Amino acid sequence: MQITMLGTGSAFAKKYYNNNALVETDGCRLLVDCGITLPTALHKKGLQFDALDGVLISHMHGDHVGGLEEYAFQMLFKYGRKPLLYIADTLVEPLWEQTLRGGLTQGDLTSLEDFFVVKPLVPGQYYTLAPDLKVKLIQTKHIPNKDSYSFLFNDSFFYSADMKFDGELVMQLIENGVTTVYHDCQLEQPGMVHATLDELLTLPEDVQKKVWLMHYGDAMDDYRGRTGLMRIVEQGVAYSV
Ligand SMILES: Nc1ccn([C@@H]2O[C@@H]3COP(=O)(O)O[C@H]3[C@H]2O)c(=O)n1
Ligand SMILES: [Zn+2]
Ligand SMILES: [Zn+2]
Repeated sequence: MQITMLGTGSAFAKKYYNNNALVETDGCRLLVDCGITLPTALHKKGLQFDALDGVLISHMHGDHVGGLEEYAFQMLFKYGRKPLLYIADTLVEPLWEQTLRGGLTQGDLTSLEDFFVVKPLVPGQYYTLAPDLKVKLIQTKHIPNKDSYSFLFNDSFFYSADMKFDGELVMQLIENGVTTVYHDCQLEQPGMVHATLDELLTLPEDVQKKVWLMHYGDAMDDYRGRTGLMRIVEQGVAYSV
């Protein structure tokens, strides 16, 4: 599979778009998260919303779901169809009731299902989204009392949601055959709700070789050469994983 980050920035970054990705396999183009800046980032990439097969959501923060209203409206009113929405079963109701309902409700359109073909995913179970694309949701810690889910694709590629550092999980994933880890990375301490660069630098070198950093702040250029053996995911570049 191929992955292109449409944005690699933190929630408050201004040099980079929100940390949202395009995952592509033969016959499937999946958006991973759809933040506030996604409509612009997609446009700059030369793509329109109807080029996407669907979207997979990690958690309810603006830099991950803030572009869904425009996605839904464009698909309905411009392209006349509902996109696939893959989301943890626990997040279906909160996404509508706490995030989208206010903007999307109109006339007979009163539910999430009026805009999306909703595919609730049970965390821990594998789902085949396309012939070459399997995904499992793994709940990871981010904000107290707010569910957040990272993604394991094809048993080999781990894509972190926003998450606190969990070295044990990363080590366990690598032991179980994961070859590439894309991890959110907060450059400065204290981390609070994200893994910090200093925490990620405590991973053993053989693990660091498999880790790529994303969801970073505008100061990333100052940190080049200071990320150990971990590499930086560049916005807009397609990588094979
Ligand atoms: N307890 C919290 C909660 C939120 N935040 C900041 O708000 C941002 C929301 O998007 P994010 O990408 O999860 O990053 C969060 C923190 O920067 C934070 O710093 N501390
Ligand atoms: Zn975020
Ligand atoms: Zn978040």
